[in-house]
Amino acid sequence: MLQAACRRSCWPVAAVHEHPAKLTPRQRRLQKQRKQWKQQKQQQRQQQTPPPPLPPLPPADERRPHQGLGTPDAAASLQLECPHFDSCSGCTLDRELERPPLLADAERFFAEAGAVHLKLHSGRSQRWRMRARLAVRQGPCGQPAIGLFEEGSHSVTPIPACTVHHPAINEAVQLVHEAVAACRITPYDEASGSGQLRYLQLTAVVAAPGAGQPAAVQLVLVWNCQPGDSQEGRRLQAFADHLWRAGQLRSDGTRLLHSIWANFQPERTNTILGPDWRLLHGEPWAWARLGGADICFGPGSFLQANFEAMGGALAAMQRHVPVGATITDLHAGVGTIGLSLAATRAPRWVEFVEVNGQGLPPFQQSAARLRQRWRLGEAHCSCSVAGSSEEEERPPGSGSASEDGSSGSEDCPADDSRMAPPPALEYHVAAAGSDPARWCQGADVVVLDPPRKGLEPELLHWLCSPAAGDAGVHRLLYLSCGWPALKRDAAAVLASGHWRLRHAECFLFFPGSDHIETLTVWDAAGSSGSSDWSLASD
Ligand SMILES: C[S@@+](CC[C@H](N)C(=O)[O-])C[C@H]1O[C@@H](n2cnc3c(N)ncnc32)[C@H](O)[C@@H]1O
Repeated sequence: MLQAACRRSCWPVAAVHEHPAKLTPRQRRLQKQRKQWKQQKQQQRQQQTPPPPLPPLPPADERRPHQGLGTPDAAASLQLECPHFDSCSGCTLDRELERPPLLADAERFFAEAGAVHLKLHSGRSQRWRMRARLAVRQGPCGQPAIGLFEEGSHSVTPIPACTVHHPAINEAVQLVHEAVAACRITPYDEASGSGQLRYLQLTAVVAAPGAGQPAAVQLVLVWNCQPGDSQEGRRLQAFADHLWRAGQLRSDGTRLLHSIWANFQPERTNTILGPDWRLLHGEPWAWARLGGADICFGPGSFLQANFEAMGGALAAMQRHVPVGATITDLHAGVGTIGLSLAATRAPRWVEFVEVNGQGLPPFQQSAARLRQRWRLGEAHCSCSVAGSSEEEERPPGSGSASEDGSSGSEDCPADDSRMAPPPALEYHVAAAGSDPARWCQGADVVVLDPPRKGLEPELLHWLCSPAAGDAGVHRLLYLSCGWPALKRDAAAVLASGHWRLRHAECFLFFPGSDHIETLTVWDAAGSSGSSDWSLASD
């Protein structure tokens, strides 16, 4: 199930290529394009006259004061400045990151569809990746190599100074690298199926809800054995014990590791994660503050890698949901979008639908936390600014995005809503297309956030029929991570005549890649467009 979920997930958590040996024709075409692209960039660079040497600079996004997500100004071009760009298969763009080539097609599409000028919001170009998956293999000199596969091979390019990783991730990679040598752990070898450590998944997390900046890493060791193998289990535990001790030794006294998990993957497959997990050290749950809500996640939960950009998208969605609305979140994962709307728009109820049952336990943690915050908020009757932690509430008017990218006071629900009862939250483990009429009945707003392949045919068919209007749905918020699929789905929705495109904007979720995350807002063609429904900032 989990494997299936990972394959479905919207975008590779990091560019570990799962099938380097068996590429589909499309993958081969993409690979060729990417190679040509890199060659072009290299040629352009070589043709440029080398500039006079300058003193070393701090990372690019420290020079460009970070003010949360914004539309890029024409003069400032976002750059990666990554020392691994030429050798690493991860990023395809190293400059003008705010103009991924895909954007031009999206602009054309929305101009033709009659939407307002398509804005693209970008945040920091470096240190944005909060979750990475890296392969562990034997390097050429017998040293372990931790990084990304070279294109079309199982050779790993180490990327210790990757500039898009959160620094804690690079720190943890260094720690594992040293520990692999110290504990004589053998990296996995595809040819023989032997070796122990196959991959790492590293997620930068805060120590506890509301605790501030990400500080520690939830580390997953993907191990090449059955979960019941006691001999390997002992070796794995000894390795984790070593890491846990070493991970306590940061010079500022803080702990580098939040937790260590094992994931067991004994199959000779390119699928990264196996179905079985074991907590070896630390806390079972990790938390992120996203869009005004505390979101709990486990190592197997879907999680957007760019918290800042996701915070921006959540803030945008909040602007299109009237206070007190009823909401269905149809591709809920651990509930990030619905919980963010529950925390900031005082809805009467939110229904969550998610096909992967792994989302439910962390969702229950977040829902309990939200209810607790709701009670506290009522007790203090304070203006809980969307996106701030209880410790750091910001005054009204300071509406810029916070570190997690979440919105400021402009998104605060009206004061009356604070006295409303907490929203009813219900989570269904089911496919969205299995019974859309049931999930969406009575929902004012339906949130769609499907995987890269777009909406399942049954759901798209239902949305394009009069049934969605009959169910009372006024508005669709469609957040898409797959531009080709969105283009197809949007064309079908437009052609149905049941929806009008009200708004579209894009977010740079993966600076360094030709990727855009697109939010479209659709209103039922027959809806009156009363003032409550005119919240869009378009
Ligand atoms: C792009 S992720 C979004 C998750 C969540 N909205 C978030 O922001 O974290 C897409 C989610 O849709 C789920 N999914 C895939 N197919 C689905 C389906 N047919 N019905 C419901 N959920 C589905 C995936 O398991 C995944 O959790």
